[in-house]
Amino acid sequence: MKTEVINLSNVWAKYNQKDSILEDINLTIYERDFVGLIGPNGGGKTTLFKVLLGLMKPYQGTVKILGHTVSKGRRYIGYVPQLVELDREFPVRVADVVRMGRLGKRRLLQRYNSKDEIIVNRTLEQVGMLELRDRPIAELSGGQRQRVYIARALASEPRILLLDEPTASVDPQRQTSIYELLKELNQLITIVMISHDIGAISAYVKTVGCLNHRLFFHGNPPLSTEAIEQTYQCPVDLIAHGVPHRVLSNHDCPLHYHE
Ligand SMILES: Nc1ncnc2c1ncn2[C@@H]1O[C@H](COP(=O)(O)OP(=O)(O)OP(=O)(O)O)[C@@H](O)[C@H]1O
Repeated sequence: MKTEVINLSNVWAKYNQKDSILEDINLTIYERDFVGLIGPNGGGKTTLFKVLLGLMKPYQGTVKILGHTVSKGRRYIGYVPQLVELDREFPVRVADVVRMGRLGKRRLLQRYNSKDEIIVNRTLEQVGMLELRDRPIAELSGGQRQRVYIARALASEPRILLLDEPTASVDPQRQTSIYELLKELNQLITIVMISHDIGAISAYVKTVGCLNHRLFFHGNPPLSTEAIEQTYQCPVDLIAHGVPHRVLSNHDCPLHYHE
């Protein structure tokens, strides 16, 4: 039987006294699933990650990570946040960034040891960046930096990898290789990825979740146009990887366009 790695049951969450951002979310993710989470801007995808990472507590419902509460289970999660613009003077090398992923494994003020170095090198090799381990991070391209941040998340030896828009700042030619890397990593690890790239979602993931405050659809690709339209609540153009596709901008729907 497949192991349940994430289970959300009747989860409701909101910021302050505002409207609920997550409404009655029921979601089970199994070991070595590769889940793509899509939905319109503001639909609550990042909020769902915050709940899984213990950064936000639902006001109703339960969340289990490998059968544990979030406070115990979050140590099994590696998180790759959205890539932000980097200060070009930032004086940190690739291996230093990956080593930071070992911090959660250290006691306060404990020094890094040889095991940390082995893991840093192993994860850099996994993401194809070992040769650049001593390069300043600021000299790398968006795609290379994203690989380093994936290595940093892997350095904590997680069972689950959460990625927020992993190809948003990666040029289109390199996006495919990031998805190929994730597909390879997925042989060992469960992956949940937020993306606006419906084409890539259809091509690479095993399961899709459509989130717009509620989870409108959770199942296998290919995604039906109806499922997407119900989530985005507006008409959607075609879905095919490598082919231009878009969510049409009429009604009040935010425009997403990828080529
Ligand atoms: N710290 C916060 N305090 C108050 N409201 C917030 C906070 N963070 C997010 N929100 C609001 O919660 C809603 C959901 O945001 P969230 O970032 O989860 O959406 P998302 O689906 O990830 O969107 P996007 O695709 O734009 O990243 C938005 O309306 C946002 O303005």
